[in-house]
Amino acid sequence: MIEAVGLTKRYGKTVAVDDLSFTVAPGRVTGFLGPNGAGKSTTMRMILGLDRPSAGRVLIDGKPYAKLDRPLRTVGALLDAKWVHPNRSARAHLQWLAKSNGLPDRRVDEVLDLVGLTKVAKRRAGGFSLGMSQRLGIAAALLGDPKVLLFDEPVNGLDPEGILWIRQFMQGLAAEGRTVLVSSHLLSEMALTAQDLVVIGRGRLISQSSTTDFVERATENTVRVRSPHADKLGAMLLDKGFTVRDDADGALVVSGATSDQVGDVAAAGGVVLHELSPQRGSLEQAFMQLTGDSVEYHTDLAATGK
Ligand SMILES: Nc1ncnc2c1ncn2[C@@H]1O[C@H](COP(=O)(O)OP(=O)(O)OP(=O)(O)O)[C@@H](O)[C@H]1O
Repeated sequence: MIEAVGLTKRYGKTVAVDDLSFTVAPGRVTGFLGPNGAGKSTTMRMILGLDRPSAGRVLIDGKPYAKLDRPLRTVGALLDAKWVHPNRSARAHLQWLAKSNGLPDRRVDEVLDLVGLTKVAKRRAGGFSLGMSQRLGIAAALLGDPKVLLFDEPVNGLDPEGILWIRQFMQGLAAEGRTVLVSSHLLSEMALTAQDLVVIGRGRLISQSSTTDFVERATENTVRVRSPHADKLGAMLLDKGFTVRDDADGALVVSGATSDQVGDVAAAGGVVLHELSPQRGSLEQAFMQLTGDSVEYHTDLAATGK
């Protein structure tokens, strides 16, 4: 469990994190989202005791990082995967970390196996691909078998296979009852990975909720329906009090109705349907809707004519 209460960080006049309170529950993957400069990295650094809050506090399993008896056994983090000595082998890197943190050597082989790097353990880490470096970073985070894990942009730059592996790996860690907090800019990926979301903008909390609630709150569910008798169907739906608009390809988009209701109206009027599909809002749409005012630098697409 991670608990932030009134967490604040100022750098001179810049308020990077502003009176932020949230909790991250065990047994779930929690996405940490916000526009550029929102304060995600600063918050993660404060959770890990790398930055000192100007006010407020953040606790891991009830204690600030500095008060943890055995930090690496309580919390593991992947912040910068390229943070390895390039000439050290993957195993030597992990052995060095294990030794300097009083962890048993056998744990090195266990974590290498967990992340699928056993076969390349003797190769120098400097020659690793980004995907392999991420796996090595995750192995390092897991060395102390911690209950709390933090991942800062773990899938940046990875190919689809690497992204899928990390997604399933994080979900597996959560299923074991661990607390998993992950920041990412890839919203479609977060929609698939995270059950809960903490969303911040300009250092302040915008929302803390389940991913489903976040999307439902900020977007509209509609039903897309296609029929060779679209005009007749449209009139019937309007008659029932639903809102109907035309889609570019001649389909109708119905608001305020479930797909069952649209299907029932069509059946009652004897109208043939070629498509009936509920349309859910995306995490991207919800994110844009709810963080719009807290983006530091807006691109005015209308002004550039794009
Ligand atoms: N060491 C520092 N000194 C001064 N200002 C800083 C420092 N670190 C961060 N900031 C500022 O604090 C704000 C939050 O930065 P932070 O890196 O935490 O945001 P972020 O959400 O991680 O952004 P991104 O998604 O771009 O990585 C920004 O305005 C940034 O310029």
